[in-house]
Amino acid sequence: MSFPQLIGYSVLTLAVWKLVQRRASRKANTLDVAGPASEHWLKGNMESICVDGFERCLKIAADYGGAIKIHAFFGDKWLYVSDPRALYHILVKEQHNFEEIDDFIFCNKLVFGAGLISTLGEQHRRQRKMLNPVFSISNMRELLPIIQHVSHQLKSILVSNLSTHNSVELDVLPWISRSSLDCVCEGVLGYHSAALDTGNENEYTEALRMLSSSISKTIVFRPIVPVVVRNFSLYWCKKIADWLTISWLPTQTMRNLRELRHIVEIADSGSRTIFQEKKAALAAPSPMPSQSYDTSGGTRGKDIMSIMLKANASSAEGDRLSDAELLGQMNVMIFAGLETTTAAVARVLYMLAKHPHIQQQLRAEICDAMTAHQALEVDHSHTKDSFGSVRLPYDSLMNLPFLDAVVRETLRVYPSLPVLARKTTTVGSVPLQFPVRSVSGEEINTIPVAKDQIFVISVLAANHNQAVWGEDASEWKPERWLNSTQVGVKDGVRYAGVYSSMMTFLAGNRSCIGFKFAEMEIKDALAALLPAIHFALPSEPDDSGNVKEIYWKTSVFHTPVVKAPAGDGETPHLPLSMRLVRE
Ligand code: HEM
Repeated sequence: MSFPQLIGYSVLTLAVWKLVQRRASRKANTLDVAGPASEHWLKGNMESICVDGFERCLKIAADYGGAIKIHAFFGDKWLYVSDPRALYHILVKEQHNFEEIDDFIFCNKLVFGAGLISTLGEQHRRQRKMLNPVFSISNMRELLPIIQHVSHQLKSILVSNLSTHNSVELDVLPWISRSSLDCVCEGVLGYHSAALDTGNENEYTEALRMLSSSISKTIVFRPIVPVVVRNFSLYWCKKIADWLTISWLPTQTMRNLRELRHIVEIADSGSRTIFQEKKAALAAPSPMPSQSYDTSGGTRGKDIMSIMLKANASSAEGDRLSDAELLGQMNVMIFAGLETTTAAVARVLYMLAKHPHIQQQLRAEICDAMTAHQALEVDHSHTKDSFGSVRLPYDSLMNLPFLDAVVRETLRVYPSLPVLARKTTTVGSVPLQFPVRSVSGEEINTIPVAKDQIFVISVLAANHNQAVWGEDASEWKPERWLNSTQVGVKDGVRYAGVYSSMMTFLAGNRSCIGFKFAEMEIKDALAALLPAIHFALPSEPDDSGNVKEIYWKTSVFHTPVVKAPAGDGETPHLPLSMRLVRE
């Protein structure tokens, strides 16, 4: 073993030791709440909850209520929460006493720099103050043409494979993922990623596409990262990662870490180039000929980064973000907006394929709106895109009642991020809307919590809570949003979510800043695809006589896979049977 590797592994050993010490001290904390028995001496209940745990997450909430003690790694006890008052307390009212956990913040800091998901306290508050207005509705209105261009390119790619009479089975997932990448790159960075133009890949776009899966593959290192980052500068952290992953140890885990390190370098260097070009473009009013990211069509400077740079330049000195912070936002936005939106668009298409009558009703609403919009416009060159399809203006698109209902219901029943984590920064207590049982079986309304207590915020259980959403909470019923203005409110009780009263985009100052962007992107994809394409679940047997059955695996995200024997049950795929819509 070389000297640098010896240092690398010594640091790793020290980090693991410190971690075990911290876990042991937390173990002493009592948490007097009922919950399921531990299922494994090391992993507790974590495997059944985190690995493909959709049903399990809902079952424990149904069995124990809105606050449950679960067994985590190394005997740690976590509080699994979905109670509305508890979530309001943690995420809104007392949010300063409940932070993101160290693993999350420190790993994000290493990967993305000082963006929103890597900062806490005053620094985070200052960043949100600057960024909140950037995601305003008026800015979304300006951004829509960029998104529409991408959606219609997606449509034309799918359409080019189809005919009116025969259905064709196609895996739509890679196309949805590429289209989401183009939406965030063009809409957020103003960078022409052209991910939908296969064969036109570049290193930067590929790195952005791989980032999320590469992070998931290195999850085993997450708990160690805070200990290392706290004790070493960024320079030394990088050096330690290099030493640990020198190729003499050819395990897959080390290869994964090396791959992530490489991807982060490429993403960082690409973002720096775009950032410098943007700053230069802002300083020089006329278009820069060397700019590679402008698809123009009047959309130059309307992307989120350009708006952010302008807002930053004109804000008071004390509020201004540093270049490092601005740069940090770029990778954060791509990461936060890519897999989440891909999962949502994929799920909504799957649900529509499964429910043909709802698909037809939605298609009719979109087509009627397009016809009505076209009838109003004298000059059709403004209403049609380059593929000859009608473009709905922002307000029409966002106010289609059934489209809105389908999108809301999908995001409620299948939130892209089913669980999140927080920890206490001080000793305190968490009040409950609906009482639960203590370990001894007593009814309790408040749970005392120690400092550093970890919480699992169950977005999934909150969105399926029958006490708030009704007995049919777990059913996908878009019409529930049409029949009442009080959806998600029962006896005055509701969740504090920023989007309707669901928790999909969370609540409070750390809620999703991009939710209007995501909503617009999902709706626009449907408005582009449905008038042209009919979607159905696969029905044709393959060469071995097996029909593909899609199953959604839940981990950090929901991912569609094809069940055995037609598929391997692991690789992400969403095969749908498609044909052109008959006039
Ligand atoms: C369906 C799509 C999306 C879902 C379900 C979603 C959900 C969420 C959730 C639950 C959080 C809170 C995470 C936490 O506190 O740990 C979050 C944060 C965030 N999201 Fe989204 N998101 C989506 C799309 C987007 C898009 C398109 C963007 C950017 C264009 C974006 C940018 C962000 C950012 C920057 C944060 C961090 C906010 C902060 O810490 O202040 N998201 N998102």
